[in-house]
Amino acid sequence: MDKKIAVIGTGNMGKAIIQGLVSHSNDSLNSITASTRTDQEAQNIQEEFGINVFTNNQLAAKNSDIIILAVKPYLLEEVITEIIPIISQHTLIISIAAGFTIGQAEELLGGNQPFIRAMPNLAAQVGESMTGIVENSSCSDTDINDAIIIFNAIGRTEMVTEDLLHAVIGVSGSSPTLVFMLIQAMADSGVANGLTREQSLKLATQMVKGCATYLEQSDTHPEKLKDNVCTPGGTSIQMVLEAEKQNYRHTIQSAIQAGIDKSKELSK
Ligand SMILES: NC(=O)C1=CN([C@@H]2O[C@H](COP(=O)(O)OP(=O)(O)OC[C@H]3O[C@@H](n4cnc5c(N)ncnc54)[C@H](OP(=O)(O)O)[C@@H]3O)[C@@H](O)[C@H]2O)C=CC1
Ligand SMILES: O=C(O)[C@@H]1CCC=N1
Repeated sequence: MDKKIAVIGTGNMGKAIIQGLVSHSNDSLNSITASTRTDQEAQNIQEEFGINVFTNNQLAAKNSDIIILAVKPYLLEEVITEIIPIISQHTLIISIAAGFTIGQAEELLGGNQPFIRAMPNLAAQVGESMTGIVENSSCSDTDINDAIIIFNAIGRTEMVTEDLLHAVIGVSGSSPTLVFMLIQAMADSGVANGLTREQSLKLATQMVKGCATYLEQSDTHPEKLKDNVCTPGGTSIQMVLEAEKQNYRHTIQSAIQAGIDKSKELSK
């Protein structure tokens, strides 16, 4: 992609996006810039990725074709207001913040500015994000395509409508929390039964990774795969019965619904 891209904010997500862009870029790294809050972090990112990093958002974003906002949601209004003087009417602005709507962005930027909301997840750190993408009506096909290329560089993408972005946050944006908690809980059980913490985490992590890969590659319904694990009269079906008794699926669904409800509340 022959575009100048600026990433504002170099924390968990900004850094992962830079990593993806740098590793997928055939162009000069001069086309990627970033900004962050402290001189020390700017120096760290500059050294790690070989790109220009500023502590001034206007300097980083100046002359950019695409600006990716990767700051915490409460800073978005401030950062957008800061960059408005240096963007053109064609600059594509992308936000990855939860709860910051296209309507809120258009109030600040005006309705004619191309604006995209994207919802990636923390697996972007290893190029395995799942990112939901929604565009405003001022985006061209090229803008949408550019966003898809950017987020494909950190994993996979799915175009959705804005009303469905709440569900995306619940199912793939915030849910890494539940998976990490699941792995931690499983590892605790292993430790309680004599495995070392290291062994137990290794077992649980590889199991989750293997199941995700198998599910994806087998093209089989997860319920069928669950049944395939269960030997009649064996250990697995006992775990299934106990999990059902403890409302295992409902617990997960309630947790995800709480995230979706919070996303809706934040978007009001
Ligand atoms: N974490 C996640 O799993 C996901 C997060 N998101 C969204 O991504 C966004 C960023 O989250 P995350 O990466 O976790 O947050 P982080 O706190 O890790 O990163 C934010 C970065 O912005 C920097 N920063 C702070 N103030 C400014 C400023 N005024 N100008 C430029 N940079 C600044 C911070 O520096 P410093 O640390 O020095 O303050 C930090 O490097 C949020 O809006 C969140 O909703 C979306 C999907 C998943
Ligand atoms: O917790 C949050 O609000 C952000 C959005 C998705 C993941 N983290």
